[in-house]
Parts: sequence; C-alpha cells; structure tokens
Amino acid sequence: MQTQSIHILRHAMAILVVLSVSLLLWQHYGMTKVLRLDASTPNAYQPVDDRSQGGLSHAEVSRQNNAMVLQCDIRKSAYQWPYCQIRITLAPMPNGINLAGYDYVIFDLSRSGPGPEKVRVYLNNFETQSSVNDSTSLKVNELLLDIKNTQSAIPLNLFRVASWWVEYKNIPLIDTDMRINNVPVIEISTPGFAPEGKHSITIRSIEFYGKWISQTRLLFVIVASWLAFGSGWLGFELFAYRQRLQQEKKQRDDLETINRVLEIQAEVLSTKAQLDPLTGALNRDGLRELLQKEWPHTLPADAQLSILFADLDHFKQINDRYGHAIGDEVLKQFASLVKSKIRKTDGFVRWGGEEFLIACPHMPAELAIGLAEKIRSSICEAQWPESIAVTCSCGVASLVAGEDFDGLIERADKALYQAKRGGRNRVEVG
Ligand SMILES: Nc1nc2c(ncn2[C@@H]2O[C@H](COP(=O)(O)OP(=O)(O)OP(=O)(O)O)[C@@H](O)[C@H]2O)c(=O)[nH]1
Repeated sequence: MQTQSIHILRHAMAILVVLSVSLLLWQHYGMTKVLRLDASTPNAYQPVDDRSQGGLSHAEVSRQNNAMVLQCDIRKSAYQWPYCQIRITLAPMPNGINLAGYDYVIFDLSRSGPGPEKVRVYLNNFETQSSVNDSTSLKVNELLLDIKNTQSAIPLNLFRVASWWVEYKNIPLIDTDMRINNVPVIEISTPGFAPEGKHSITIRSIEFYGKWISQTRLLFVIVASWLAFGSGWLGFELFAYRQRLQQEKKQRDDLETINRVLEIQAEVLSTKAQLDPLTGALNRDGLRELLQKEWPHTLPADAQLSILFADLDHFKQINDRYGHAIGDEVLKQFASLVKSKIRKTDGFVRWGGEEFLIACPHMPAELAIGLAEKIRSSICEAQWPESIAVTCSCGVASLVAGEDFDGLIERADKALYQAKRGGRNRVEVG
C-alpha cells in the first residue's frame, strides 16, 4: 500500500470514528421524538361507563383549565365491575399510531374519589382479528398506574395484554403478545374495585417519548457503514494494486523491447562498421575479427590458412571509359560473383580500391589455387554492364610453418604482382 493511500485511509477512518461516536452520543442524549396529548390536541375525548353492560354508573367528560376531566358517578348494580373511563381517539380505525417506536410515557394526571389511588390505562391495538365495528375487538394492553407514579417515566414495555380480555375474547395463546404498533384508542379508567361514589380523573397531558432511531438500528447502520467502507477500500486497493502491477509489467515489457532493439541496433552497427558499403565485403577490421574468431590468441604455427588476392584488371580504363557509376556496378557484380564461389567460413575483404582479399581458413594450397582459378574464369566468362570484357588477376599463398600473417600477405601480394606482370587474367602462386 502506498504512503498516500495509507494517509487517505487514516483520514477516512478518523472521520468514520468521529461520525460513529457522534451519532451514538447524539442518539443517547438527543434524537428524541415526543407525542403529546392534552386538551389542546385535536383528539376526541369520550366518556364511557358501564351502562352499555347493564350497569348504572354515569360518566361525563369536560374541559377544565386546559385539562380533560372525567366526572364519574359509580353506582352498584347487577353489573359486577362498575367503571367509568375516558376514551381518547388517536386515529380513525383501522388506523392507529405506532407507539412501538416510543420507549416510555409520562402521565400528568390526578384523581379524586373513594377507593385506591390508581387508574387503569389501556393502549388498545388494532390487529388482524380486530373489527372497526367492535371496539372490544382491539387488543387491550393494560397498565395499573399508581397515582403517585404520575409525572414519572413509565417504560412502555410494562404494559401487558389484559388477561380478562384474552379470556373474554378467547384469544389463542399465539396472539397474546403485547403489541402497540397500531393504537387508535387510549383509555383511562377508574380502578378495578372502584367503590360507589363520585370519582374524577383529571388528565393534563400524556407524553410518549422515543428516539427517531433506536440504538440497535443505529448500531446496525454504523457496523454496516464500516463493513461497506472496509470492502470498498479493499476493492479500491485491489484495483489500484492490479493497475500498478499492469503498469509495472508494461514498463518491464517496454524496457525489454527497447533493450532488444538496442541490441539489434548495436549488432547492425557493429556489422556495418566491418562492411564495405558498396560491395558488402568485409573491411580490414572485419578480417581481424574473422581471424580472431578462428584463432582467438595468436596464429598457431601449424595453422592451415590460404590467402587469395583478386584484382580487377585495367579497372581505371573501365572508369575512364564508362564512368564511375558503371565502375561501381562492375565492382558490385564482381563482389557478388566472388561471394558465390567461396565458403561461408571464408572471409571476403575489400583490401583497396579494386583489390580484394579472400581469407580461407583450413584450406590447403591446392584447393586455394583451384578456388582462385574458379574465380578468375567466372569473372572472365560473366556478362558485364555495357558488355565490358572484365578480367581479374589472382595471387595465392598458403601459410607455411613459422610464417606470420604479414609474411603470408606479402607473398600473396607478390604473387598478384607477378600475375599482373605476367599479362593479367591469370593466377600466380606465391
Ligand atoms: N568506380 C570506382 N572506381 C574506383 C573505386 N576505388 C578505386 N577506383 C578506381 O580504380 C582505379 C584503379 O586503378 P589502378 O590502380 O591504376 O589499377 P588498374 O587500372 O586496375 O590497373 P591494374 O591493376 O594494373 O590492372 C583507379 O582509377 C581508382 O580511381 C571505387 O570505389 N569505384
């Protein structure tokens, strides 16, 4: 990983840590949502009493000093559980309010009258088995609230499905879990054993408190973000790594190609440096290299080496008569003819203007003389530009024991001289 990437990674991680901690702190100390019900909110407040069950109790609801007050006259009757209650409608059924998103509730209420200092609170949940036309079909989640607990936070998970409702409605066990995800109605009722007499319940406010996002959900979001960030970063690094590898490979390939080209160029240049550009014959440097290849150190005393000098006859006249360009053509054709007669291992060298040397390693004198004759006759018989009658003279010498290379050259040169003196177009042995 490159330093710059590590730098960016550190920054990104620091930002994520700060963001995660800030979100958790914000969730803990803030992000609060409140649902408040009081006399000023547009909810319907209805009195309910036991007369519908055959009782004689009487309930009335009125607004007093910004509070809703339930006035209740509990009377003994044939109905076993006389009661009064105030019904607060949160939403028209089958809709309700999702109170599951809240954590606790604070009641600001008071009561007066005989009997225990308690009220019953019902959060009625509309569920699949509930019916719009039957208010008793809503699941009753019940809490017996001690009046001294008003104004304190009461966790919503303290509510329990009322056992009397389960029994009364014969609800299967599987459906008796507490749910407050769709509450259209809240009811606040006199306690279970309310004695006969005048009762009143004053409700100033009911406040539900919750968080916009629960801690569990926030943690899930944070962990998911970290995972996404980690995978994203890994993916990015992998991609960058592959890019770098590809780039490095390309650079390596380019360098190898350049190296190959340079090697070839060097080879070509070195070969060119040893060649005569007009005839393609070796120059004297080329001859030295050829002999060194054959005998790397010094020429051994018993080395077998023959040298031929071949020189075009009266070449000056050709130049003078036909021009330099034709002279060049003759030189090229001469070189090409000689090359076709010698072995690959022989060295064909342009020694001077129209004088050529053929070095034949491991060739005895007889064969060298034969080769010189072959060259001479082929030159003599060949077709030349402008039908010029071209001939050449040859001097041949083979290395004798104890002789050095210069001595050999000298003998071959002398033989060539003799051939010229002897009338040209002939081979002489030195
Ligand atoms: N066209 C051409 N002529 C060249 C080149 N190199 C040398 N010559 C000519 O070759 C001629 C050699 O002349 P000489 O040394 O007098 O030899 P010659 O005329 O061949 O006579 P002999 O060797 O005695 O038969 C000169 O006129 C040079 O100018 C070349 O590359 N191209």
